[in-house]
Amino acid sequence: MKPKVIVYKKVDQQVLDYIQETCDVVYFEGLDSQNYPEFLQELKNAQGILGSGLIVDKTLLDQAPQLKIVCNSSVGYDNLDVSELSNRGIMATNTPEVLNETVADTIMGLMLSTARRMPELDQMVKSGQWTSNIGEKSFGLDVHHKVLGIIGMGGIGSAVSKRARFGFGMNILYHNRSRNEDAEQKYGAAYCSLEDLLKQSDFVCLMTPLTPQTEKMMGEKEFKLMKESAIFINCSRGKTVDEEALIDALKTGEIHAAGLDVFVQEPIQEDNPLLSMKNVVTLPHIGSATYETRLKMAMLAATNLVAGLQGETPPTLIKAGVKVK
Ligand SMILES: NC(=O)C1=CN([C@@H]2O[C@H](COP(=O)(O)OP(=O)(O)OC[C@H]3O[C@@H](n4cnc5c(N)ncnc54)[C@H](O)[C@@H]3O)[C@@H](O)[C@H]2O)C=CC1
Ligand SMILES: O=C(O)C(=O)CO
Repeated sequence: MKPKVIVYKKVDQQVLDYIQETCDVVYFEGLDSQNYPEFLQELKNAQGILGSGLIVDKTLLDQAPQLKIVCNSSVGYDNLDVSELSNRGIMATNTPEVLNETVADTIMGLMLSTARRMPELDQMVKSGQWTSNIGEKSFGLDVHHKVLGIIGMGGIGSAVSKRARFGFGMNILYHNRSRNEDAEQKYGAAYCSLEDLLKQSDFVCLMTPLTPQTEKMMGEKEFKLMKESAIFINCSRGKTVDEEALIDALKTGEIHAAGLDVFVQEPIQEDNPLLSMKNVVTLPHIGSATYETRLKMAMLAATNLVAGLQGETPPTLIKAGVKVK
């Protein structure tokens, strides 16, 4: 008998076909309050689940006695209680590397659109406010040849460095848990303390995973250290930032602008002050959201699922505890 698995996220038909060769698939195109009871019912005898964002903790696992593998279709796995999974002998996998270049494109887009005020100027043109003497009203800040500080120089940070260094002639500073010699050699990235990075950078890009150590790692003190002309970019997780402190820093002019793909609450609440700030560019958590990359991520997640259930080591198995780089 084929093992039963649940796919709880919309995936391409070819991904479903591949899983169905060896598994019985229960398919939810997404989970919401309506179908969640049905999902829990199916979970009782499921051996694998594939999707992204679902909180997989003790409470959920208590309702999944047959579970052998949990496959995230995302590189971030802060939704998984990895030690609880490991205590129960359940494998967990994520999708590193395949999205690096796409997320790096998004980050460059956020840097450019924030520094050059593209969404705001787009609105100005479309609402008929393009006058012949528009002048300084349309000015922004240069991106090229500025200093870019990357906090979290992993796969995505390195792909951003490549673009920034060779495409834009930027100088790269970085702060990481440990030295990344590859990024130093290839992109001339210079390792420094968080404090020095914040003081010296024109763009600060946060790209760490969300862990107990990185939660609110950008707070009041950190924003105060940044230049008044600096732009803050966050494409990691909303909770790596103290959002109240970010709002204050933007309001008081402690920092110049922010480009954000992620928020403490997603979807963002309508009354969040960030939504009414002209110097903030917001995106709906679409860092990796291209057809090509989302397909690669789902296919890698499916490969992990099938391998794990066939007794092989999944290609991108998360080691118990936090991955050390
Ligand atoms: N907005 C979006 O759509 C996306 C968001 N992400 C987020 O970006 C994160 C990073 O992704 P990757 O670059 O692929 O991961 P990665 O694991 O390759 O790189 C993360 C880097 O952060 C460093 N780091 C961890 N804790 C740190 C700390 N306390 N201080 C300084 N550095 C620390 C690690 O040493 C590592 O070099 C993911 O975990 C995910 O949360 C990833 C993809 C898309
Ligand atoms: O991969 C991740 O961690 C995301 O946030 C979505 O690509």
